[in-house]
Amino acid sequence: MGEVDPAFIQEPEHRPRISYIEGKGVPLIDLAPILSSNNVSAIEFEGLVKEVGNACKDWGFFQVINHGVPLEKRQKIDGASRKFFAQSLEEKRKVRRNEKEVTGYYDTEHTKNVRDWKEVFDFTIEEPTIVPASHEPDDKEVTEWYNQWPEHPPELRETCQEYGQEMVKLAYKLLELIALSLDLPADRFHGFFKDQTSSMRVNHYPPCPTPELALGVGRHKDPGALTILAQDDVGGLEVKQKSDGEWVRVKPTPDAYIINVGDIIQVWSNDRYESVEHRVMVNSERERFSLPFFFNPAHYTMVKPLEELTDEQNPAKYRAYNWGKFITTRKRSNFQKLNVENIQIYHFKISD
Ligand SMILES: O=C(O)CCC(=O)C(=O)O
Ligand SMILES: [Fe+2]
Repeated sequence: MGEVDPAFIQEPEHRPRISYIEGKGVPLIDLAPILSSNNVSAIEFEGLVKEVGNACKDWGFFQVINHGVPLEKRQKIDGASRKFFAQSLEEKRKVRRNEKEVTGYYDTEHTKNVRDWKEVFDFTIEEPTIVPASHEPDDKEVTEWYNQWPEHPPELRETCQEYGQEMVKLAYKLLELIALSLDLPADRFHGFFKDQTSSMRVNHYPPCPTPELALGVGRHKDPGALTILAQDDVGGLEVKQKSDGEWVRVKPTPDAYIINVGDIIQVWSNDRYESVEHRVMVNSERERFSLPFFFNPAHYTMVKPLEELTDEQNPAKYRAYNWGKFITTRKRSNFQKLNVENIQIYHFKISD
């Protein structure tokens, strides 16, 4: 094995520490009170809403158990994606993502201009997904994104689609709890997701000969509303702890999901809940798989602080921005190793 391609090497200040802190802190929340078959007391339910609110405020991240997603569906997508990634590069590249086809297989993603030590398979929940045809602000034309499904393994398509529907169901439940925790009606956010642009990714992080120099995914915040992540038992996800800025590892918990607030909830809540930076460490021995679901609104959504959460004492901290233009701008920069940062919500911040 020769030297690692310099494209993967992080600047010294962003390299991971091989001895890591395992965060006990990321809250673990039991969603049993909202499983439909349960007869839940008002006090129990309010306790859950408070727990979710505190986790969003203090961490931006939490894990959930008793979430209602059948384990069998998770095992199926896990099995099918392992088979997909085990194929030759040539086979995988038959469904390769490019400037036109934004879904499918991809192994050269850069986060903050450094290459990630991973390969991914992306698909959208809605087929087709409607988005702006270009990032140009005045161009009103829209286009359709279709998924690229591989021939092998043939079951990948159905297992992905079924699993995606489970994620959507869980995402609505979580969004209701988040709305209630902000003293809003439970369905306050639902309308934004009518023509959702949600997507899923299967991440495969192969063993890396130099885990001290590279990252599986460089530090970033998720741009959408909410992320629901399944990770396997290898571990590697690190969250930047709000209290002191330390990177802490999210301990793998069997059959749990990791939830994090994305940039859109940060803006909707006018910074009451913040989207938190995270990254993924790799290791030299074991490959790792993870499955993030990104819950994203319709492309025509103008994202701005909710009126109910702003007033004279607490004025809106962001100007409205168009979600579709935001993501098409992001997709575009993914294909160029630019030496500038890509579009971020703070670009819409109102200075006071
Ligand atoms: O693999 C992980 O644990 C997290 C991946 C992630 O943050 C992402 O794909 O946005
Ligand atoms: Fe992420």
